[in-house]
Amino acid sequence: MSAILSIRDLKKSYASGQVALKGVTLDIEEGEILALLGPNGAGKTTLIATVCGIVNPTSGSVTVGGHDIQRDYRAAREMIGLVPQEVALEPFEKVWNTVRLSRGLFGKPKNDALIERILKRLSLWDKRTARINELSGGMKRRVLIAKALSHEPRVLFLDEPTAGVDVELRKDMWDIVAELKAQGVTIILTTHYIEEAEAIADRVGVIAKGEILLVEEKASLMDRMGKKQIELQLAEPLDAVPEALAHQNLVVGGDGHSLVYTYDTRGPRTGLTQLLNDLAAAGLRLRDVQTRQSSLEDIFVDLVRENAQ
Ligand SMILES: Nc1ncnc2c1ncn2[C@@H]1O[C@H](COP(=O)(O)OP(=O)(O)OP(=O)(O)O)[C@@H](O)[C@H]1O
Repeated sequence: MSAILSIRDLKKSYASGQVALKGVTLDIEEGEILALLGPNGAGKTTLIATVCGIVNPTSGSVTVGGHDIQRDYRAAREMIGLVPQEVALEPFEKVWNTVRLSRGLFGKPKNDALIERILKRLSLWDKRTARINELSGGMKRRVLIAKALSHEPRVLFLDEPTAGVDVELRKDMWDIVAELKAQGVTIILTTHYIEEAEAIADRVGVIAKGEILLVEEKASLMDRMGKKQIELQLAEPLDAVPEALAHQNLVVGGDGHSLVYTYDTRGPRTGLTQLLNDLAAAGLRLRDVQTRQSSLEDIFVDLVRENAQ
């Protein structure tokens, strides 16, 4: 695979003096889904807006399919679709016209059959003659998606696409993302729903304070940073870890009703057999045992916390 989007040392300071991007370098492979995670104000929207030519970079470069977004703006922009975070639509325009015009703006030839397919796919066909201001918030978001798809982009940006949308649209959204990926479209999404990134992304990028902290295959990230915990629920509560178990990596949990053991499944040994032997020798009786694998969310929270220190 080759990079369809190359971002090199991209910096952005707003006129207010706010530094939103501090030199972002990132290559995005053709056909992948990259989830960009970051706390509020990390620079996600600025990064997307800069790549889409809405915000001018202070320095650095971006190419899309080999086209520089500043020198070769039209060719670069034609390859990109953007579903923005905020609804910005002509209130009195009809749905059909809005989506159809959007394709024309990118210099693409008329293709009403395609627009019809997109509107049907997004359950907007029955609303095609409705004016935008007659639509619900969820329907408006569907129109934003239809617009972004109208010129058949090769790279699609979704900025918080499921924030505040209902369950049905969220499901539709992820189904459409899967269909686009199958067609070879590259997708970059920002989301606060980390479970969704976990479910759908090939790679995960974490951005904080205008800097990329990491970009890694989701599976290897979870493998590398993921930990496993075993929670041992006790028949009788404890105030502290008993002396006989002090050498074990245990902490008291659940108001003294459990002991929590953290281990690495990839290490040469987990220490579980020894732990169970030591527990029995210490005379502790167990009521139940549960294991827990750390999620992408745990990893993300740890990373951002470390960076804040
Ligand atoms: N037009 C602007 N003028 C001045 N500062 C801005 C502007 N847009 C964003 N910023 C600032 O730049 C920083 C990055 O903001 P940005 O919106 O890119 O972050 P984000 O990661 O998308 O955040 P969120 O998750 O809250 O949407 C923030 O400190 C923000 O206040």
